[in-house]
Amino acid sequence: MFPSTSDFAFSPSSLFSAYASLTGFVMLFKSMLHDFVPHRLRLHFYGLFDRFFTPKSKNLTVIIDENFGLNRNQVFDAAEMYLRNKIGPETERLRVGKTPKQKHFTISIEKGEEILDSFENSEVKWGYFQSENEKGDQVKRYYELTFEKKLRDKIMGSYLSHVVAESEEIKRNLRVVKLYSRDVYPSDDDDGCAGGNWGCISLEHPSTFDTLAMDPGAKKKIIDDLERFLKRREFYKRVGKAWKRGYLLYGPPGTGKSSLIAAMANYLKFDVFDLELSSIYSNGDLKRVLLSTTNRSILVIEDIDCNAEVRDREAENQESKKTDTKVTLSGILNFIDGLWSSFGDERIIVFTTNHKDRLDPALLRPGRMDMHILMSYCTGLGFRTLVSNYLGLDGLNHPLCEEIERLIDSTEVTPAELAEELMQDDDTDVVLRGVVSFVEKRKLERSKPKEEISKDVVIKADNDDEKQSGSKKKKKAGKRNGKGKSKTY
Ligand SMILES: Nc1ncnc2c1ncn2[C@@H]1O[C@H](COP(=O)(O)OP(=O)(O)OP(=O)(O)O)[C@@H](O)[C@H]1O
Ligand SMILES: [Mg+2]
Repeated sequence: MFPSTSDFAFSPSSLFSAYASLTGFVMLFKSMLHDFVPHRLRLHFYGLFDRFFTPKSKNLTVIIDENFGLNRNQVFDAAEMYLRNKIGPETERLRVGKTPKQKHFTISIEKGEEILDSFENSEVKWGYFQSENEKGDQVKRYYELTFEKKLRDKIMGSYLSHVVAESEEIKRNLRVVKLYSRDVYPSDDDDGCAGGNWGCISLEHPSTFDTLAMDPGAKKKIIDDLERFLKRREFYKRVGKAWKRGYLLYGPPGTGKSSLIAAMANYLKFDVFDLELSSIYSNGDLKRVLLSTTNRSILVIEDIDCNAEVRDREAENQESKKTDTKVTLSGILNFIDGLWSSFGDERIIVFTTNHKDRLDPALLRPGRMDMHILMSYCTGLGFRTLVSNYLGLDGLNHPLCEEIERLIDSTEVTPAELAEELMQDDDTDVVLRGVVSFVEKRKLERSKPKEEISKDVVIKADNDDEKQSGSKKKKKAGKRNGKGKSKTY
């Protein structure tokens, strides 16, 4: 006969005594285990115990420690950077910090906080933890990444790669671009400077492609070229070429050559190495200096025509017979063709000149500089960009702008000259009337009509006809424009 239900009625006292005896049994069992079973076997036993008595979870949790062996764990650093942009409204405690040299605040989640993220329709949960020793000192920092077990391949493969790639992109965008110069004395507290014999400062040039006054088509060509260059790691590897690109910027003073270099650096987040050839004493020195530049950088040699040895190889031959202590054109060319083509990644080299026609043809030969870019007098469209930069005005909305654009299109004025005019007064009408009289005066001075080619265009190195007429134009422009040299990063 089965016992009746009343036989199973538990009184509180019987429940309590049952609990007490079970606890007693567990304690006795544990202490027996401790006393009689060897350590290793004990751990195995605990593991089995956990396996049987812990409910099965459909989730998997991955621990991402701050350190990986003796090194830092790249996945931890990537997660820290990536999660900054994922902090949602549900987060209750954050950490914020900033060093004196940092431009932006660094925000991260406090321990115990969680962040939810989704990737290709799959949900994951991140948690940040710190373990502490008995004294309360922090001994380990780690993230826990939790997701459904069935997503294991996807999360451990493509999601983590996505986290690392995104974090690289965020890092690039936050990065302060550096200007390296041999004139800056290298110092120990240079934050993020590569060292070597270059000193560096932050490049805080505000020039961007948006603020650059030039023909929109030419601007787009340059941006597209840079984009293509960035994406072609595999291409360069496949064809066995060094991942580098050379640009020659030429045009009269004040037309934006240095501004374009700053815009390129800000766009790519590449550091700029500004090489003053006059500070180099020999080709050996040149090699040493150039070898200490870093990847993802733009090497700039401004006013290359101003260096007598560079522009005249005849003279160079004579000179080299006399002395071996000069940097020569062949030194530079050897570097571009030899050393330059065999080391480093993601490198850009830029030469600037006011007088392209004075350069040795060897420097202009196709294959040396990938793109020749003429920066010339301002166009009506370029003026629109300046008006928007300096007056915060859509050029089309002001009655005087149309007239100015027409005037500019038939006159030789540089963006630098117009920029100066646009800063003359706070009153927009006064400023624009000033621009009209400035441009009209210039037009009278230079009554000779200019050739079509003088507008901003991008000329490929292998287009000889265009190169020729551009050079002639520059020669004339150089003679007419007496503006002195100045570094304007
Ligand atoms: N195309 C442009 N777009 C916007 N601003 C310009 C442009 N060109 C010149 N400027 C203005 O004029 C200043 C001088 O220009 P920049 O130094 O870039 O000319 P440059 O061509 O390098 O001259 P140089 O041949 O003398 O080195 C810039 O700081 C900027 O304010
Ligand atoms: Mg310049």
